Amino acid sequence: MKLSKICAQAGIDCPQAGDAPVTGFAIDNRKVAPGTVFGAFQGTQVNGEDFIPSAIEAGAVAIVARREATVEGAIHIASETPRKSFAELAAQYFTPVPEHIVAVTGTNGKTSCVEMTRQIWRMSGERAASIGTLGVTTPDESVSTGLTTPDIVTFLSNMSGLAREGVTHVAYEASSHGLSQYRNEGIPVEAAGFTNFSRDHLDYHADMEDYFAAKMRLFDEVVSDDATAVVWMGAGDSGWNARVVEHAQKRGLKIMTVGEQGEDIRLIRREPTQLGQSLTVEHDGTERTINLPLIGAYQVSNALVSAGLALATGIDASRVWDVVARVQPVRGRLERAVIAPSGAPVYVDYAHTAEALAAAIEALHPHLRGRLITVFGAGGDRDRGKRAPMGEAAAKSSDVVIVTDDNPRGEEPAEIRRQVLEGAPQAREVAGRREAIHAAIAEAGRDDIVLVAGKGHETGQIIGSGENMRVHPFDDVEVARECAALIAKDSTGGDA
Ligand SMILES: CC(=O)N[C@H]1[C@@H](OP(=O)(O)OP(=O)(O)OC[C@H]2O[C@@H](n3ccc(=O)[nH]c3=O)[C@H](O)[C@@H]2O)O[C@H](CO)[C@@H](O)[C@@H]1O[C@H](C)C(=O)N[C@@H](C)C(=O)N[C@H](CCC(=O)O)C(=O)O
Ligand SMILES: Nc1ncnc2c1ncn2[C@@H]1O[C@H](COP(=O)(O)OP(=O)(O)OP(=O)(O)O)[C@@H](O)[C@H]1O
Ligand SMILES: N[C@H](CCC[C@H](N)C(=O)O)C(=O)O
Ligand SMILES: [Mg+2]
Repeated sequence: MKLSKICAQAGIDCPQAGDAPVTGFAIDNRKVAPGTVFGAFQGTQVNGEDFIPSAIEAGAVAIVARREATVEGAIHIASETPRKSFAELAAQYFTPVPEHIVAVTGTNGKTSCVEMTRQIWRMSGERAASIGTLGVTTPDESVSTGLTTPDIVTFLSNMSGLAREGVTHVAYEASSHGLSQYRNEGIPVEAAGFTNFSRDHLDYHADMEDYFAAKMRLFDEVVSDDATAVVWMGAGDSGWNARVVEHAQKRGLKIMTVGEQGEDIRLIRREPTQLGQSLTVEHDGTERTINLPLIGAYQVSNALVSAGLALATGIDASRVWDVVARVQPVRGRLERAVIAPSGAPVYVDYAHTAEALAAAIEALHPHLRGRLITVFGAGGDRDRGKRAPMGEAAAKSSDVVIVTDDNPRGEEPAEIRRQVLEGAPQAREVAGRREAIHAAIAEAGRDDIVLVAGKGHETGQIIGSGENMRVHPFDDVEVARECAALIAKDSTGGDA
């Protein structure tokens, strides 16, 4: 494809573009080959502009960078917003993309929604995929990308790769980092879901308004002009959700509100049952009872937002409501890992914010006869201000709290625990996640429930940063099973 054509299609003025053939796009100079367009961005760690000479040496045909950057020996596509321009150009190259693409944003629930939307499409007979924290999941396989929203080149090449494999429906997670770094742009997005908004990532965003503004880019700029905004409107929502509707209105999008306060999909009643929850939902003038095979109010929110997204892509309503009753649990979200030797169930959940911890705990309460024992920690090199509120949330509704480690990364684990304990002064502190999980399961009686929160599906404990970063194999579900087996063995004097 010629550079002049790519620029013209993207609406980017580049008089020098000419007939130069483009063979690919890269944002990392180490991935540049002859004919590549290189995006040189100022990052949080290094300035990508420093790599322009080596990209040109490797054969870069053009460099997308600020006007002030020095580009000698390749075409300089100058832009005030290089990440945005680069995305718009790359999107012309990686085509075609699947016909139906939806995005989900919000502080908690993105992964759950993209997974459930994919399941609803699949059970409705569509070839569907999802992209997010759990990786790229297609009808045939699941591949990890390492980030919730992959970098723009990986994102667009995945999209066109999926289209080549015959995938027609894709749901992707739009993280606030991804949105503010233009990692998901340039493709038609038919619908966007919004789950909820609460404190996270204030190490990266200046304040809550800045964090919210990053998420609002999805509705203000990323989705197509005729897209549908599917917005959760719960009973006790803060004002953020209503503000999302305002953004969608201002952009002229179709609006579908979902929840107890929703107008399009109204949740009238929710009752825990032995295997999940019985829901009464009104949609399009019809009231339906749905037996959702998942526990917890938060999973209802995610299932209904996902149903809304599937409806927005034209799936027949009776089909959608039929298959919602068959959604499978999402890995690491209120996943029952094992039953302890005492009979106490051990749940693993990915709660890593105060609101998520409260939601996970609330989900377990209706099933509780004895005590709730909550084990968790906070990740290193991430928003420190969320640590004490996480402690508070856990302490508020648990009977026993054990504070331990969760991906310390470049920080001192004891100092992270200390900051969490500020919000939960009565909590017990157990260094080492395995030891903490063991202590919780050993302590649990027959009527108790153990909640292990924070790592969900993760399979490693990240220790150290930069050159010293190591990932030690660690899977909460497996460790809970191992600890339960060990405790059973000890209690039978080694005969079990
Ligand atoms: C803070 C953050 O979001 N950083 C991401 C971002 O890095 P950055 O733009 O700051 O990049 P940088 O390392 O300073 O480098 C600047 C530029 O120079 C380039 N470079 C760099 C080195 C080199 O040798 N050559 C070269 O060309 C880089 O490709 C980059 O374009 O872009 C990189 C490339 O896409 C990402 O790998 C990197 O993710 C880091 C590893 C990370 O930990 N990100 C987390 C915080 C994250 O993004 N999380 C979100 C949210 C999850 C959630 O919602 O909870 C996610 O979407 O996963
Ligand atoms: N709708 C919701 N309301 C409140 N809490 C939720 C909701 N959905 C999920 N959670 C909590 O957040 C945790 C993470 O859920 P999920 O992985 O779906 O969110 P996410 O937005 O993808 O997170 P991340 O930002 O890490 O990618 C869950 O394990 C649960 O504790
Ligand atoms: N996407 C989130 C995941 C957090 C998971 C938790 N285990 C932690 O390491 O803090 C982040 O990168 O902030
Ligand atoms: Mg996620």
